[in-house]
Order: sequence, then structure tokens, then C-alpha cells
Amino acid sequence: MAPPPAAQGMSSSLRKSKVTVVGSGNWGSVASRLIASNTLRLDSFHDEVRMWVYEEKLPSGEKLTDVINRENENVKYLPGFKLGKNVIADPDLEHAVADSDMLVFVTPHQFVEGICKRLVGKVGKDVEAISLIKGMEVKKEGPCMISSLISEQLGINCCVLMGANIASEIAEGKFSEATVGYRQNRVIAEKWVQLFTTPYFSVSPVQDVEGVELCGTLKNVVAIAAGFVDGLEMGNNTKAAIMRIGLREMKAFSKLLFPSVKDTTFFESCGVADLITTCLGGRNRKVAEAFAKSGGKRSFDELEAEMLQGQKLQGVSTARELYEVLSHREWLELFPLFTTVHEISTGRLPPGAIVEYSEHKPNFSLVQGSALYA
Ligand SMILES: NC(=O)C1=CN([C@@H]2O[C@H](COP(=O)(O)OP(=O)(O)OC[C@H]3O[C@@H](n4cnc5c(N)ncnc54)[C@H](O)[C@@H]3O)[C@@H](O)[C@H]2O)C=CC1
Ligand SMILES: O=C(CO)COP(=O)(O)O
Repeated sequence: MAPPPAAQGMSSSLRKSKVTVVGSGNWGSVASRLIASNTLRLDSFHDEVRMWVYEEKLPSGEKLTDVINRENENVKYLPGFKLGKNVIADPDLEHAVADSDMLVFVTPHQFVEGICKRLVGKVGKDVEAISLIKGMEVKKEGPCMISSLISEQLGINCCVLMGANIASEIAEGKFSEATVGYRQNRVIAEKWVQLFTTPYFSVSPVQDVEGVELCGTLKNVVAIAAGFVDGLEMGNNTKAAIMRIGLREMKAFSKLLFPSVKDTTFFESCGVADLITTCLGGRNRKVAEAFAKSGGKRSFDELEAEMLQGQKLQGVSTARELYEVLSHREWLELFPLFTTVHEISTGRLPPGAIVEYSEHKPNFSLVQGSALYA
């Protein structure tokens, strides 16, 4: 008879686990740095951390991977911070994950499916994964969370880590919290907590993968709305109103999609705290502010390329994906803020519509018997 999940976790924890980080952007680099400080300290992990790099040429003509391995620094996505000598950058995806027991996925969400396709059959079934990726995919069958995509394509378990985690602040060692969402195996969740926790990075496990991941995903759409408000100089009260309405839509949408999502998850770092930090200091907010200042005349793609130097926004594409789900299920009227963000981002409405539209009360009767907005 197979041992119970807890016992499986115990026996695997006796071996040293090898960790690979799949992704090397701004958060990917900071996550690698956090992890590498812990694998050196903790006996249960191999010291070396592999970091898969989507290879690119720098203006100097050198390959990014070569420079990272020479300087021990991701000069493009996290300049000014050493990663730790035990971080090895690897441009070969299949090689980077070979022999790893623990995979940390941290790329912009639009690239995950392609990455997973390349990894099918290359990852053992007992490998554990965690996704730090905020976003979702929309399939014919409906929305698919990134952790499910990883799990289904690779046939492995996948937890999530989300939270109020602006990467540059964590790189500077400023105190932050994060939430690990897990499905059943608490032992595995604790192992991820151990791998990420430092004196300035406090991680708590919550048994609610979908709730944690939807919080991280949906707050990026609210941050776009907050950026519009900033660009139009509407003030703090309006921004707070947008955040409140946004949080309410986040909770309602999450529970419609997954009734198992817990109310308490919205009070964890992944919930209200991430919403606040992203609406105050995130990239989605910043670019949306510039979009509104331009009166919607400059496109998000253009502003992203100009302002973020290779870093990627997730909020605009998530708003589009969300809109697809909402219109397919005839839920558009239930989620006026989410809907309006997409309509403004695509130029169908002017930035000022963010307030005119999102203050409308949703039509509760559309969801029969639901106490979603109670
Ligand atoms: N940066 C932050 O403060 C935080 C980011 N996140 C989330 O982490 C995830 C990853 O974001 P970051 O690490 O910040 O990335 P980033 O936005 O800084 O960098 C973009 C990354 O995408 C890579 N890339 C470009 N084209 C690619 C392709 N065709 N295939 C694969 N990779 C490609 C680039 O090489 C680079 O590593 C996102 O879902 C984001 O929402 C979560 C918390 C904080
Ligand atoms: O997710 C984040 C903070 O937790 C980062 O948000 P941005 O992508 O808007 O910078």
C-alpha cells in the first residue's frame, strides 16, 4: 500500500533536494537570490540553484547568461544585486530542470504554456513545483490557473506563492510577507515555506491554492484601474474606492469560479496586502498612469517597452482574459470594474470612465441565490 502523503513528504525530506528556478526576470532573480541564501544554510537542500534564463543579447553583444555567470548579477533585470555564488544561470531549459526535485516557476504568465510544452516528459512525476506567476490562461473549456496548467501538462503537484512582493524592495531586504497556497500536502507546503523564508521575508501556508492564486492574478487588473485614477489625478479617496470595489470583485469572481475559496485568504498577504502594494508602487499602476496621462493615445505595448526595459505587465492581458471569461459566462454586468479596465485599455472607453462605470452596483439577481456581494 502506498504511504500517506505526509509520510511521502517525510521520506523525501531526508534526501537533499535540488532546486531550479524557471525564469530570471525581476522577481525571478530576487526569488533565486532568496532561495540561494537558504539552500546554503539548510541541510535539506543542495547548495546549487539553477536559474533558467530566456537567452538574449545585451547591447554589448554579450549573452545575458554569460554576464550573469561572470558577474553573479542579472545586469538587465536586477542590476546592483549579487545573486549568490551558488546561483548558476542556464539558457538550456531541459538541462536546467534535469535532476531537479523542486521547480520554481516565475516567468510572465503568457510564456508558461510554451515552457511547459517543452518540458513534457522531461520532469519526473515525484518532482514538486511552485508557481510565483500572477496570471491565468483562457481555454475553450474556460479559465485555467497557471498552477493547474503546470500540474496538468507535467503531471506534477504545484503549489503557489503570492503576496505583497514588489521584487526590488525584497532585494533591498525590506520586510515583506508572502502566502504559500497548497492543496493537500502540508509537509510539502512547509518545505516551500522553509525554502523561501528569511528574517525579512515571512511566509505562511494556506490550504487554498485557487484563492491565493486568484488574488495574485486579479489584483493586477485592479492596479491598472488605480493607475488610471493616478493619471487623472483623482486623489486618494477615489483610489481607495477603486481598491475596495476591486477587492470585492476579486472575492466575488474567485468564489464564483471556485466555491471552495476561503474568505480568510483575502486577509492574507496574497490578498489585501498585495492589492495595496501593487496599487501604490507596482509596474501595472505606473504604466496605467502614463496611459491615462496620454489620454489613452499611447498604447500599453508602447509604454511597456519604453518604461519597463524588457519587464512585462500582466494586468492588461489578464483584463482581456478575464473579459473573455465574463462575456462567455454572461457575467459582465456583475463585474463593472474588471469590465471597464479592459474597455479602457483597448480604447473603447476613455480613462475617465473608470469611475463612471465602476460605481454602478452590480446586478445581484443575475447570480441566482448567490450571496457573493453580501
Ligand atoms: N517583479 C515583481 O515585483 C513581481 C512579479 N511577480 C510575477 O512574477 C512573474 C514574472 O515576473 P518577473 O520575474 O518580474 O519578470 P519581468 O517582467 O521582470 O521580466 C520578463 C521576463 O520574461 C522573459 N521573457 C521574455 N520573452 C520571453 C519568452 N518568449 N519566453 C520566456 N521568457 C521570456 C525575460 O527574459 C524576462 O526574464 C509575473 O507573473 C509577475 O506578475 C510577482 C511578484 C512580484
Ligand atoms: O505582484 C507584484 C507585487 O506583489 C508586482 O506587481 P507589478 O507587476 O504591478 O509590479
